[in-house]
Amino acid sequence: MAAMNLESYPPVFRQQSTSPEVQAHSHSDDVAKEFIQEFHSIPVVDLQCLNLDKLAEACKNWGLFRLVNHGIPLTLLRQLQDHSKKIFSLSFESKKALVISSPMSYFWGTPALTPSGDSLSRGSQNINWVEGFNVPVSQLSQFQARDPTLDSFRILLEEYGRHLTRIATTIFDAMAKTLNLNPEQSKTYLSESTGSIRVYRYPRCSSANETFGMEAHTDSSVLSILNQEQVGGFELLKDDKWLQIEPIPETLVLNLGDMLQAISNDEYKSVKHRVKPNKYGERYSICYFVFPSEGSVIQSSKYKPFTYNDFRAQVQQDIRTMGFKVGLDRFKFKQIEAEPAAS
Ligand SMILES: O=C(O)CCC(=O)C(=O)O
Ligand SMILES: [Fe+2]
Repeated sequence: MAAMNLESYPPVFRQQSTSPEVQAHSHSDDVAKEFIQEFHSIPVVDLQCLNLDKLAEACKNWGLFRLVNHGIPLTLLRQLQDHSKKIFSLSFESKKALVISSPMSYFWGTPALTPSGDSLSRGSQNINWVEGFNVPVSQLSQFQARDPTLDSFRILLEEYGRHLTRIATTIFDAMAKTLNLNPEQSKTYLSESTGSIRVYRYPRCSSANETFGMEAHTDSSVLSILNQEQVGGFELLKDDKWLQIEPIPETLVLNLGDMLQAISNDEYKSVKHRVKPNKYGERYSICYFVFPSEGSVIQSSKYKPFTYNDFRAQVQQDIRTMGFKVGLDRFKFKQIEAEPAAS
């Protein structure tokens, strides 16, 4: 396993990443064993021959599926992964400096960000064992990075963003059919210009069993598309059990977010998931999120009409004041208790 570059870790992660116990056991085979033991098969959706029944079933029962034949060139996937490793291996200070005057932001310790991409402070909550770059896709073409490494990363992300936009639109259109959504209305439910990419590194962690790379949550998006590198750690809550989702090279994992659950009137599920850090090695992943267009009002009989901006503002307020996201329950019509029958 490659020597660790502690300078590259945000200071909060430095001690737990180098305990002697971890160093003594470092072996890449151990990384692989951890997820193979608990491998579970999840639904597979083929983008080249989309089967609507299969798609609907995966959305209802799982809220997540593996996507194959997605049409993203393998060279692009590999280059992106190599590049993100290169960028994360820069010193902590250089990473902070790198994104100044760019639309990207660099964050660590929490995935909760303000609309401008800064970490949202959440009082004394546990830190999440993750660092990342947040990248608003539509702004990539308007800026040119002075740093050549960042600029080639920008070009790769722009190309990747185009593929993800295509994939998200194709899948969402198919989902809209399975839900019989009004075509005019559903056009506003997924807006290409809202797409953002997050590139993550989960530092190695000696107390991986007691720490989260990312705590259990649902995504606020319509759809999220995950590209995980070979170290596993992504887990999904299914029937009250946490299942590990094995990273399979060249495939993507798509999960549904809160907006889609509301749009579908709870027919489709925004699935709860989390990330475990690894004791033996760093984990890398790249996630894409897409949202409804600004001002699009989500109409559904189970929820009060709301926009994504209303939702985001409420989530941010809850995280600031209570330390966690309440999510869709904030917008649900309350069940009216039946009056006891008069005797
Ligand atoms: O990195 C991952 O595997 C998942 C990240 C995630 O769940 C998120 O960013 O919402
Ligand atoms: Fe997530």
